[in-house]
Amino acid sequence: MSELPYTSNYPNTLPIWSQLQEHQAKVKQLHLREEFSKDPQRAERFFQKAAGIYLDYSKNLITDETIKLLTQLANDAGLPAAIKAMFNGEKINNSEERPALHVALRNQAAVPYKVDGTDVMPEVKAALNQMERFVWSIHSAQWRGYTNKRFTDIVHLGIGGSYLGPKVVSAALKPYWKAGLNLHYVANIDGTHITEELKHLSPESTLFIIASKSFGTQETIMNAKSAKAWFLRNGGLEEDVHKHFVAITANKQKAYNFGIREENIFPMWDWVGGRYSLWSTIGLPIALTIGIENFKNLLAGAYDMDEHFRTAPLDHNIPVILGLLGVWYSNFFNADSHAILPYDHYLRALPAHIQQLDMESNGKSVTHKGEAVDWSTGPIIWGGAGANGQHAYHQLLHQGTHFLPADFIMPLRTHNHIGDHHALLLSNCLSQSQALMQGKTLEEAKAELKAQGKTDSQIDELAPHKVIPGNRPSNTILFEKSTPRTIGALIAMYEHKVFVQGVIWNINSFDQWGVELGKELGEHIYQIITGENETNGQDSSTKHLIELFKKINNRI
Ligand SMILES: O=P(O)(O)OC[C@H]1O[C@](O)(CO)[C@@H](O)[C@@H]1O
Repeated sequence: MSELPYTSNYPNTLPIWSQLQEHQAKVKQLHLREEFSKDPQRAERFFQKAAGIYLDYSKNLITDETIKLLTQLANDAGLPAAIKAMFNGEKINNSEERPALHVALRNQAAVPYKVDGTDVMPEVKAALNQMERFVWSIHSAQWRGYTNKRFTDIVHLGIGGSYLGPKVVSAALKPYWKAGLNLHYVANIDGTHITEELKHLSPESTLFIIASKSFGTQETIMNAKSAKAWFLRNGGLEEDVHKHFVAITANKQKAYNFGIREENIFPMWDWVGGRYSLWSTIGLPIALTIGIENFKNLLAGAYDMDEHFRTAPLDHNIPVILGLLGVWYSNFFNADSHAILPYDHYLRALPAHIQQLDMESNGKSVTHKGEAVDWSTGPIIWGGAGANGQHAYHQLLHQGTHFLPADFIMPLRTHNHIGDHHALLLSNCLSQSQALMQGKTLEEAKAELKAQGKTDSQIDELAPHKVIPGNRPSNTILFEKSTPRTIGALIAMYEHKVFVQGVIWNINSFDQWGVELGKELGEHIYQIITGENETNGQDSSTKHLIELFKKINNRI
């Protein structure tokens, strides 16, 4: 395992950590409602704009001192050196001895990005050119199906980072979709997913993209085999397969063995993590739907955020501020989850993508050196589209016993001007963060009931139910409109936020060993089901459940 190229510390042994603990004891006595009424400039002081993203972080449990101390924590934890190391292509993913160089994929400057001394930019550009030629050949119908029909449907087969990133971006940018091409995603190994997606498609006009960095992920390979079988069953011939299947992978040989022609294999690199890969050839379905120029704008938006992250002072740096606020709540307020609440139908898939990005990156419990941490690391990420969530889980946000910081995310302008929907949507978004912040006091609840004509005893009974504590923190993240550029910046912002937290927590945000055990055991269980292996060694629960499955499916 390689040495980290920057000094990392146990955060809770840093003197600044205890200063933050002392400071927290003071801050928790404050109420945001009073902080706002004391200081009319609060919103301006806790506000940043960069790369087209507006961040209002004034509704957080912070003072100027908090930001000062958290910035000190970032410095003492070695964040500036870690940022440099990431952009320099150093092997910051030390357990896999790899750089995490997704920033190279959106590099817009004429500067090299080196891995082991070799500039990767020529390969990155060549891959983008390959994508461009491919997108052009599909859009112009130069590349057609086996009966000479133009393609009407793209089916992207991939899972995890080879699915969630492309999915959120292609959905976010639906207004940019080229006419005449539909996009479908199949991720789950549950045969229902592929069955439902293929039900209404014709093999003559359907193109499959097999997206797997490893080309070994069970779900994707199984789906790819089923897709091929469907193609062959419904009129396609073995010699037509190359016209209907392309692959994106870092494992060319396996894709080739599957039957994909070499020229139809798009490269991936081991210095790009799956959950950071939508900017690579994994973004092919995005480029196919929104066009290559818009895909390049997406990269440019991410680059804007990269530059901001790389160069802005820590206390003006949006991903750094977001990361530090998350640390503040996780480690000093014991928050164990964080909500992602996009007020934009097009961005409804964002919570799922951020969930993988954050939880697979920072769901770790050993340091870079392998020692057990005794501080909390990545929170549980969850969320969903506003305003729908208001009629479901927001009750718990407002009155539950959990402490749940949240991000409200919304474009200021809509693509769909219909009635006054957008102003109402914004009103909902702002009223939620306002309600979380200010709450409702017992006196206010009583006055409200009195105004409704309730008797004194009714007021006493009902008022406690209507009290809302408030003082619950949130960020409001706005941008002018959902465009390729702003969406690029938004997602890059979250990537860097996650990295910032990983650095503070002294964990490796770029490996994911935790997912391996389940994969290995799954293989074994499958072998038991198929009779290739014995049930010996299985715990009684698993053994019993396997037997039940076999019995119900007549596999005994
Ligand atoms: O692109 P691949 O190699 O199929 O991997 C898919 C996903 O599986 C994981 O390895 C987790 O199982 C993710 O990190 C990754 O995004």
